[in-house]
Amino acid sequence: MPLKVVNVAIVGTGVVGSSFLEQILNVKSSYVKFNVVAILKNKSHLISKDYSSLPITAVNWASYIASNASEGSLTPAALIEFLKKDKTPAILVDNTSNAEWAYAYPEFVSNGVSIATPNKKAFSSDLNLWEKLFSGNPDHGLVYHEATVGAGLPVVNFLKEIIETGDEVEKIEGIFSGSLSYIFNTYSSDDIKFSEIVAKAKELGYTEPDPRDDLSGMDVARKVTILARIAGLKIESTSAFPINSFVPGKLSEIPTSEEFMKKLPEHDEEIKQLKEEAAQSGEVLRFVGSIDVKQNKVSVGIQRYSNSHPFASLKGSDNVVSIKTKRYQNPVIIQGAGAGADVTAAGVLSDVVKIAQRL
Ligand SMILES: NC(=O)C1=CN([C@@H]2O[C@H](COP(=O)(O)OP(=O)(O)OC[C@H]3O[C@@H](n4cnc5c(N)ncnc54)[C@H](OP(=O)(O)O)[C@@H]3O)[C@@H](O)[C@H]2O)C=CC1
Ligand SMILES: N[C@@H](CC=O)C(=O)O
Ligand code: NA
Repeated sequence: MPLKVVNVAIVGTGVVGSSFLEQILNVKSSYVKFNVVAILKNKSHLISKDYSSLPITAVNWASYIASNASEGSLTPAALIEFLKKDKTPAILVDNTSNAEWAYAYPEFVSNGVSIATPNKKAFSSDLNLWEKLFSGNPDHGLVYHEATVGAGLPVVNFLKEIIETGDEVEKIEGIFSGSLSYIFNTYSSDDIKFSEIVAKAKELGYTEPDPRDDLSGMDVARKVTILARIAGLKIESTSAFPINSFVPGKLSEIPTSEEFMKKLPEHDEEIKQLKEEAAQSGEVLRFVGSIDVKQNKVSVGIQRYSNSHPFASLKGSDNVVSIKTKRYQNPVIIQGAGAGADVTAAGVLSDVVKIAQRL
């Protein structure tokens, strides 16, 4: 049987994008050949004029881009035009956290381009956008976003599959932030300053490009919105429910994430107090999200758990997700690394493979 050929356009070569490139360039499949035909960064891009795969390997791609990329990025519309000119089916892999790309997904999809992405913005903003992306139009491209919740852990596709087979979600709760998990796990057990752990989480690639997206609870709110929508709740946006922020008041207005990181040490003492108050009662701090489908209730925030609670004993950047459904009255528990380059990129690549199987 001849190999199926699929064109892949990749936007973003940061923490997740770099690992994704290494992984896709190492795929050796007996039924599909991925042609990486475009790589876009913020201020530069590289495209294959004849739609053959760019001459890059898992080892040399970064230096090849540095020496051969053209200045300026492409707009979403220009990328759609480029992909449409070839009759080979195409997948957009958006490895950014950019809203402009996220809002352009309906254009890609209606032009037959499929999407695999860890970017949560399209799935957690306007409900209209969500409905457009999952309209079920057979002429549209497919949309997969496993890595938007729990990084590579099988949460999103698992939920969609059990619902498709007739199950009904009753309750989902858990720890959905890899960076906050890492920060609070380390903070509870080690004698280290809060600002130092946040810097370490950023260095390890666990945080969002601006760590305030994590500390403010917004990243968890986005994930909870996505899960609630999959479970059938019509959540209009992340402003539909209260979010308990962990960003010290004054620091939320600071324009850049670099300045925020410089100022954070000034607040180490006030955060230490919270930790000590919890420790005096034999408890630890954890940032949790919860969706009660029957009660139509969603919440996100810091809670205190006793040292014996399963949420208290998580390690590293682990997420834990508990899913109670009509069929699984004893909840399904999914646990493991919920952030980091390799696990997230693997989640995106597994979506690319799933799309290729269906094209
Ligand atoms: N890190 C993790 O553990 C996880 C991340 N995610 C999601 O993955 C996505 C990427 O995160 P991460 O890799 O950490 O982010 P980074 O900031 O490391 O990388 C972002 C990349 O996107 C590029 N980029 C940004 N804006 C544009 C634009 N307008 N046009 C073209 N390229 C652009 C940047 O280009 P340039 O290099 O030129 O600056 C950079 O290469 C985010 O949506 C995040 O929420 C999801 C799960 C886990
Ligand atoms: N910043 C996020 C990365 C994955 O979505 C997190 O901390 O979980
Ligand atoms: Na996932």
